[in-house]
Amino acid sequence: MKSLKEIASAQKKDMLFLFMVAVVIGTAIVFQAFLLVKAVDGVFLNEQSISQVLPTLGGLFLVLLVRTIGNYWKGKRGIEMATKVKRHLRKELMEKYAKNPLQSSLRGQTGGKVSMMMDAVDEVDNYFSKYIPQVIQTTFIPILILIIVFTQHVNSGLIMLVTAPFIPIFMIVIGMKTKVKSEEQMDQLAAFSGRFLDALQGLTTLKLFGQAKRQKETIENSSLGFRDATMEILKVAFTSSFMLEVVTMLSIGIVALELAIQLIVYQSISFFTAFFVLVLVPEFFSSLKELGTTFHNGRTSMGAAKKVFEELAEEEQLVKWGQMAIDHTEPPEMELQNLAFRYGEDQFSINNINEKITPYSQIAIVGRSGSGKTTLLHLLAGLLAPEEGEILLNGQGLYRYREKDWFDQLGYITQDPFIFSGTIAENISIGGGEHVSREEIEKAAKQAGVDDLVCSLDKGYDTPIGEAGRGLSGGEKQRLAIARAFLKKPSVILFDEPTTGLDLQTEKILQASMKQLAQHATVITVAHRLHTIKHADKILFLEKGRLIASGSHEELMESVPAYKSMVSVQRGGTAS
Ligand SMILES: Nc1ncnc2c1ncn2[C@@H]1O[C@H](COP(=O)(O)OP(=O)(O)OP(=O)(O)O)[C@@H](O)[C@H]1O
Repeated sequence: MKSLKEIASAQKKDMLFLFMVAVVIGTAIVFQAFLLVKAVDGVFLNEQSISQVLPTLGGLFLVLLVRTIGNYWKGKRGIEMATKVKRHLRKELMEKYAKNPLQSSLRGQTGGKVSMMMDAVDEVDNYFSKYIPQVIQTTFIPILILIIVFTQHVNSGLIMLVTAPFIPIFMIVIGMKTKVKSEEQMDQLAAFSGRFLDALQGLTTLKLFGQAKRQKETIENSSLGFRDATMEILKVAFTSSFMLEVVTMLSIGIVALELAIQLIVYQSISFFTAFFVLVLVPEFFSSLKELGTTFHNGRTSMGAAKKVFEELAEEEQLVKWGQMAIDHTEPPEMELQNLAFRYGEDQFSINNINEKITPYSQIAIVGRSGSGKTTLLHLLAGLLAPEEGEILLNGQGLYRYREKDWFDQLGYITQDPFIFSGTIAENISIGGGEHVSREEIEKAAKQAGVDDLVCSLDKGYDTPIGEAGRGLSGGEKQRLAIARAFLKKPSVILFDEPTTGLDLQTEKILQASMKQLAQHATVITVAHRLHTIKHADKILFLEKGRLIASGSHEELMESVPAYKSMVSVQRGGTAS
């Protein structure tokens, strides 16, 4: 899908319906003028009584009713088309963001994306609800009126023919400007939304650093930028309306003058013809003028739609999953083959990693800060797609499996696990299937060493936590995440060990829980603690995105000086 025009042309049924409505409205306009003139002519020139013109007035009422119903259907079908397209665009954006949440979150600001989904898509509305129905109507009604006028009075037809093109010319000149300005407005809105949400999320940090006032100014400037862009569009809209009114009034005036001269001075036409033409002419110009106004709306929609299409067309390294089932619950044999990934041109990259991970082994990924440990963990989890190489599970590429099957096998305990707004029990239960009993939740909590904490709370497992409830420390959140893992019983566990200092007791609880989990799974840990590193079956030592060594602690201490010096720093300076 490349443009709104293409989407509109694809809706053939709706377009045909709108054209039929235009034919009905156009015919009604002509009959309305005819019957009105007939009634006036009858009463004022032919001295007919009211009862004589009553059938004409009845016909006039019917025609007005038909015209009103026609307009109602035109508006209704336009709104329906707009709703359909907006729903479709939002679905596509949502799918794009949701399909690869990690890739999507790496690019652009959250606020900008929300504004894209809500405001930019809303801007598309006018194109379908107003512009398209009006374009269809204008392709029929003015031509019909012009033909009728030519049959009645050629001079008036010629004046209309000469003056009418001014309106499309204005529309094109103004429309070209509007589309560019509307794109600018959308950019400004996205920037403003992004900054605003960013500032809200980081309000505490900004306050602590005394930056709240400066940030306020940034937001203010950003909102002023959006205001100015909006005012520019309104300026164009008002100028365009003004010019359209001037051209329309002048044109109607010229036709009226010409009719008056023919009627009074030359007496070359009848009152009926002059009045009939005079009633039809404003309808002709009003249809063109309406198109001019909605043309402006249409161009604004096109500007917004261009932004939406650009976002949809943005290429991302997609994680594409296959259809193969994982039918075993045992930890798989894993192998990294020439694994490579980069965040973008000239950005951090993981290069050519080759390694075998045997089932039930304890793997520690170590390296300096920024060496790519978390990135490697994301690759192993299947959250980032490798640029080259692959991860094999039992000899088959990871991405040949079904996404759900792999995630069912996987437990990922991040440093800052997400706690949903709900009770402690609800938060733990997301690790289990659809029906998790309270006993299972409590057992998992005990295994994760979080039971004591829960029991010390007044409402126990029913204590609300997350955004609307009680706060939790980093260590407590990780233990909740471990409780989720005990419920899930994954065969591969990825664990991002906390870098912050934990008290001795919490550290012991964490170690004991992980040991228990490791009995049934392969555990791959981004390790910061010497205890974890020393007890690992294999250590992967990363430096600047490269795997420079792998082996046991003793082997690396002997053969890799960089590893030895890192361990010595962790021990507090004694390299031994
Ligand atoms: N979205 C991103 N775009 C570009 N570069 C990124 C992105 N995310 C991370 N990086 C860069 O990739 C490098 C590796 O990051 P990663 O988080 O994998 O390191 P790490 O070894 O886990 O570090 P730490 O121990 O400090 O958590 C860093 O230099 C980081 O700045």
